[in-house]
Amino acid sequence: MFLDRFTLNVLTRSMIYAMLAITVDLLWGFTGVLTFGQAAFFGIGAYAAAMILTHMGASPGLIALAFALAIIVPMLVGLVVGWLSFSYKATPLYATVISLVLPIVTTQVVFSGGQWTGSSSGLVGYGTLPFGLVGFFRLAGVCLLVLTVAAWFFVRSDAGKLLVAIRDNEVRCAYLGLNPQRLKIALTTVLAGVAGLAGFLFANSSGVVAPEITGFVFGTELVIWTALGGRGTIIGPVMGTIGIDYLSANLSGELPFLWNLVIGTLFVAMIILLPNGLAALVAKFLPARRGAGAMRLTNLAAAGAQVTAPEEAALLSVKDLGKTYGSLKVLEGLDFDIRPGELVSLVGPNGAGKTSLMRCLSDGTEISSGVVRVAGQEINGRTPNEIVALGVGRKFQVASVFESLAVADCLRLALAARHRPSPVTRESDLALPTAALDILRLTGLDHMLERPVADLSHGLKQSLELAMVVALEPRLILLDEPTAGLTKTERTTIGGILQKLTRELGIAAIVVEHDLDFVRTISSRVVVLHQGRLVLDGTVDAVANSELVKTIYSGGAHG
Ligand SMILES: Nc1ncnc2c1ncn2[C@@H]1O[C@H](COP(=O)(O)OP(=O)(O)OP(=O)(O)O)[C@@H](O)[C@H]1O
Repeated sequence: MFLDRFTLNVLTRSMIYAMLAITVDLLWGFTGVLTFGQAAFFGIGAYAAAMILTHMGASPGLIALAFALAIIVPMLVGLVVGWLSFSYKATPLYATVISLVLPIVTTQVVFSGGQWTGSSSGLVGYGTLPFGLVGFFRLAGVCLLVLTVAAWFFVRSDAGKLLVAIRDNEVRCAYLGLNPQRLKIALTTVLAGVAGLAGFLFANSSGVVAPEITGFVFGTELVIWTALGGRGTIIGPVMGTIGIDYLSANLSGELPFLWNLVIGTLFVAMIILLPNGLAALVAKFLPARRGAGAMRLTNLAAAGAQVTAPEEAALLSVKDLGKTYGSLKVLEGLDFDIRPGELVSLVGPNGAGKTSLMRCLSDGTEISSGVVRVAGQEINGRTPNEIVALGVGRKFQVASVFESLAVADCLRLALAARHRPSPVTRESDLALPTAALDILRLTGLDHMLERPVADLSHGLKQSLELAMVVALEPRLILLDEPTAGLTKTERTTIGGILQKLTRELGIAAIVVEHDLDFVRTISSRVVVLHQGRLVLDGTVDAVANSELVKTIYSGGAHG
């Protein structure tokens, strides 16, 4: 009613761009994957639609085809890009570089497309949806609103927490039995489709597509708008994009030479004054959010898969295991078995190969030679999430948790591989196996379920990680120096928990430990590693009285 034609036009475009910025934020702000590639998916969607409408016509059937292709083609490209970017052990830099290359390649393809793509002039004058200026303004507004609300619900849901978990600690996700690579590929594919939908709206509302909308400069602008609005919030990128695009459209006409300087100064000022973006400013004026309803802990019925191996059968069997880093042999000819209920301490001087052994037992791709079996199944070549599914839980030396999440969210993620979390709601009941509940009660974490993990003490983070690993209901737990940096009381608590897990629940445990008093109190067996070889395997007393072990620890045994 009160906007002029120019403003309607600009705001329609800004709202479509804001949809795109939400996709950038879900990837970068929430999942930690910095991407410049969303412009390419947007451009591909817009060109797919414009090419159909230009070369085939704009009958209702063809408009429907243009709509379908504008979503499907970017999704297919997104699937390939996701697969290339997130293969196992690819670094985050890899994904970012691919996201840089994608818009550059897409623009080149458009340039060399001749009359099909309109080359450098783009496509114009094709038939579009018959909505008119106001109609497209409303359509863009509704689409943006629907996407904003959907994204808002999703990031607050139990499934949405997975994105932040991947950003915080992808390795821990894999060791909770999740497949972060597959999740990121799925996210890239879906968000490429959303970007394509925005491209379809753009191609129809503007009536023109040009190579710039597929390009790297536009991809970078989207990242900047998201950062200035406030990444990791849904409303931030919407405000940043609409605000800056609208201002640019107005001021670039009136101040053609000064405008870039103005926007540059604004960026610098914002980064200094509001490093968390515009959304942080808005949050200051909003009433504080009411605390979420109390989280209720309940008991999860045992999965039943646990401790099925008979006492005498080996749960873990290691045969002639070897590990090399290049030409450096760090493990050689290791042979040992572990049965259910055994608590084996792994000791040895620094550099003996203890952590390398734990790595080989929990990530089959680390094994250089030999065979490792868990409950009779060979794990060579299997990734951590596949080995978790066989019943192996790993606790790291430095507490590996999700710092940006609440305690309850971390624990729920430990169940996510078996109980699909809701993509819409955050449940108020948290059902955990009894053993995990016991750890929470013993350490007082059961009263801190809504507390951010970043606020926990070092000892509580260690206990939380242990509770997460135990919530996986493993048959074998690998623990790397679980008492490092803990107080005496905390050590006693952890020791008691480990004894209970092994003696009462029949879980097997391998504990890397330097504290020999602790080893003496908890272990049923001790394995000594020295220079990558197993030099002794026996009871605590046999090892404690061994002359060889005394010599190794005094630095006297070489070769
Ligand atoms: N990624 C790697 N690349 C090359 N060499 C490595 C790598 N990781 C470990 N090593 C080497 O392998 C050997 C065994 O290391 P590892 O960390 O397994 O020993 P450790 O017994 O756990 O020692 P610590 O008690 O100090 O943690 C060391 O010589 C180490 O330098």
